Amino acid sequence: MARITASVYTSHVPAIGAALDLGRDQDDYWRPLFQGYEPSKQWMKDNKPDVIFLVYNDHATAFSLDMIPTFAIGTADSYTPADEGWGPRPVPTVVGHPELASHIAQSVIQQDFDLTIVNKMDVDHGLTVPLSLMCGQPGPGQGWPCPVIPFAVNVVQYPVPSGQRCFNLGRAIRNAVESFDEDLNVHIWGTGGMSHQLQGARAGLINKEWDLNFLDRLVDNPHGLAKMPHIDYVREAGSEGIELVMWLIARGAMSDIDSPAPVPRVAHRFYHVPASNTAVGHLILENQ
Ligand SMILES: O=C(O)c1ccc(O)c(O)c1
Repeated sequence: MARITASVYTSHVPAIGAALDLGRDQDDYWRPLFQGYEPSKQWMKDNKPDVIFLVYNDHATAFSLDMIPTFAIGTADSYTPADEGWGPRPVPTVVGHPELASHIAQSVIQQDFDLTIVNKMDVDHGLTVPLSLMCGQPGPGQGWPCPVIPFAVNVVQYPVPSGQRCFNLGRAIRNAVESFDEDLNVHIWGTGGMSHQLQGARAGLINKEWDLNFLDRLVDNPHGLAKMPHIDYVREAGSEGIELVMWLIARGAMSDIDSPAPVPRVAHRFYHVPASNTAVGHLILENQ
């Protein structure tokens, strides 16, 4: 049986990818941020998954206002890093896991969540920056450490899904993974956030107190956190703070949610302001 053993939560700012790709990660501005991910890169080596189920949002790259699915699962063999205006990031093609992805699609749709099936798409910084932060930059000829199943959530065009729906979807994903008939160690990642607003009168908004409280509640009281209405995210964490509902998908997939299992172990926690216009938050939770 496949099993979700851990979840990872991290922001996905595009400038982080640019800093790595341009060799600027040891600049005074960036060093403290990348230092916060050193334990994470070691943790990835010590806890190498067979597959990463990576929840992220597309930024008008694969989708656009012409057509934007609420939840979309990648069932392809591979995904090319997207050109977001400055050429594609010089990072490896992302290898998929079509068998597990198709199984999850079947199971989750039968659990009454409507997913869009994506057999071809490019992946933008929402997916590749978390991989870079957690895995470092693969050398020439190297790939990412394992296959990745991209799972795109619409947090760009209103209406967006509620935190509760994302949390419940995480449960359905866990059921799906656990009914896959192969012994696979799966990690689920929730990405995006934390507080940031990129446009309008409140551009540049950061809310450290709210972010730290979100991290606490994500670990200790995810059921309560899932009830928070979307307007609270936008009001408190800025228009792009709504990306944090994606973290609830990963948290909903952890084993303590429906059982008396202990609260997951916090393997690493980190918070840093600023990275470009964004507050960077990061957690690694292990099922016990
Ligand atoms: O802080 C920023 O610059 C920034 C830009 C684009 C994004 O998608 C984002 O999440 C952050």
